[in-house]
Amino acid sequence: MKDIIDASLEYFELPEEDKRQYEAKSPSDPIKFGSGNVVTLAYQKINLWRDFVKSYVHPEFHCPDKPHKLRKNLMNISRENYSRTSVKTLDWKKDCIDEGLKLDSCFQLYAPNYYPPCPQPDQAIGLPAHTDHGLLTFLIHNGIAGLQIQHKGEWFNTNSPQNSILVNTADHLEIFSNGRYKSVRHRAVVNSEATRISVVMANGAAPDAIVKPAEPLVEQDGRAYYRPMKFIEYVETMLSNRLQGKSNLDCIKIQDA
Ligand SMILES: O=C(O)CCC(=O)C(=O)O
Ligand SMILES: [Fe+2]
Repeated sequence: MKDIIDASLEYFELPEEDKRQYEAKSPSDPIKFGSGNVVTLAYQKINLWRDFVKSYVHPEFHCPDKPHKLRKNLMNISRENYSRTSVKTLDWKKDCIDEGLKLDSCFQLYAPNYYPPCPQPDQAIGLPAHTDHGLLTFLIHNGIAGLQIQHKGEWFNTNSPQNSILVNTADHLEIFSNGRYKSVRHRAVVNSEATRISVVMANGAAPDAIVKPAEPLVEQDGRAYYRPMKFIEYVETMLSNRLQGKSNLDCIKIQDA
């Protein structure tokens, strides 16, 4: 874990031009770098205090060229088929999972975040409230707090230890489970003292899988609560900011009649 945090930190400390070569031109670019900006959410201007890079690592492997050690570290992680292991523990029929989500070619995204000290932390945010795409998100960090999770409308600080993996349920698990597992709403706050690094690994279905509520659960519930959508289209809609802060999950949720 320490190796991947160190390699991610080295990436963010590269000269600007090395990072900016990955500035996204299109939502389907497999590597995308971005830097903090001002966004307008619900008519409110918010300063984002974060650099990030997102790199698709499975089923196709992509990785920034520098730092050199990043490639080896990332290959080690992406070889593990985390989605398969994690979703199988959820006690659903194997066939239903394999057919529906095609986990042998599951999508994995390496997405580290870099939050330098912020002179006015109460005037900025690292990452505004959102839910993640994918089934389960794994998150590790460098020991500096910042991740908050929303529960019943209130925000709570997380205090996952430095050498642990924090697992969040994400949108496609909510969809596939027909609403049994709710996607966790979370955000990252910043501080004025220390640089925070978080490394996120998003684990999803195969890019071309059409994710929808699992058939046995729809039968049990009498109806599907979510519309079907191709996995990669969902991801790219989110990454393109086309939704302007609105949740993609809300868009495909079928409202009660
Ligand atoms: O930095 C964090 O703790 C949260 C990062 C996050 O939620 C994300 O990258 O989706
Ligand atoms: Fe997130």
